[in-house]
Amino acid sequence: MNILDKIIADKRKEVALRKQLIPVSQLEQSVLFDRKSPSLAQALRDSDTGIIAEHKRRSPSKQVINHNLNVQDVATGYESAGACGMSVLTDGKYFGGSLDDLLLARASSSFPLLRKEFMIDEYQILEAKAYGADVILLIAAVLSQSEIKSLSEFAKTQGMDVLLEVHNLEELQKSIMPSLDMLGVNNRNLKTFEVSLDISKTLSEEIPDEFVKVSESGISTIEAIKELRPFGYQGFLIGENFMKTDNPGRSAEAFIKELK
Ligand SMILES: O=P(O)(O)OC[C@@H](O)[C@@H](O)c1c[nH]c2ccccc12
Repeated sequence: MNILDKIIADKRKEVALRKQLIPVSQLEQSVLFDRKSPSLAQALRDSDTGIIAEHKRRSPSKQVINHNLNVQDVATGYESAGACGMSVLTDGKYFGGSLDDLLLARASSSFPLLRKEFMIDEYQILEAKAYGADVILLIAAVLSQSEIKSLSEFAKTQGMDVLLEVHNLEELQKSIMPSLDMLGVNNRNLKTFEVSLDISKTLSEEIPDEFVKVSESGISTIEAIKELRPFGYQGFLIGENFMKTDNPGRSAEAFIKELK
C-alpha cells in the first residue's frame, strides 16, 4: 500500500466515526454556517502576487516542520502580509492538524480559508463550512470522476469555492468540469514525494482558461514564481518555506513584498 492509500483508508474510518459523533443537524447549527464565503478564486484573479499561504506542522515527507507556532498568530500574520488566502491542514495523523486549527484561524482572520484535507464524503464539506472554511480541496488521485462531480457540485450548493488538485495528465483529463473554480497542479507526487516544477509547466497548457491555475508545493523562491507566471499561473500555494521559519507571517510578508 502506498502512503496515499493508507491515508485514505484511515480517513474512511475517521469520517465514519465523526458522522456518528456530530450529526449533520448539529454542524448546521454552527454560527459560521450562514457566513457568506469570500472567493479565493476571485482574490487570486484580482491579485498581482497570488500567494496562498499554508499552515502545516508536519507531513509524511518532512516529519517535523514546526511545532512551536500558534495558528491564530500565523493566520493574522499571513493575512496582514497580503496573502490571498490561507490553507489549513486539518488531518491529524499525517499532518498534525485539526478542525480546531481551522476554527482558530477563522477566529482571527477574515480572508478566504481553504480546508486542506483528504475529502471523500459530503459530510467533510459541511464540517469545513461549520468550522469556518470557504474553500475545499479535492484530490483527483484519490477520487473517481463521479466522486469529483458530486463533491464539487455539493460544495457549490454550499457557496464554497473548489480547488481540484492533479499531478498528471490523466487526472487532469478526468477532472475538468464546470463545478470547479481552480485547478491546482501539485508539483509533489503524493506517492513518492518527488518534487518538480516541470509538472506545473507541462500541464499548464491542458488547463482551460476559465479556471484559475494554481501551482502547489515545492515553491521557495521568487524566481520559481517568475518562471511559472508565463505558463498562466495566478495562484501559488506555499507551505514549508514559510512554516519552517520562526515567524511565518513575517516570512510571507517579505516574500510578497519582493514579488511585487
Ligand atoms: O510545503 P510546500 O512544499 O510549500 O507545499 C504546500 C502544499 O502544496 C502541500 O502541503 C500540499 C499540496 N497538496 C496537498 C494535499 C494534501 C496535503 C498537503 C498538500
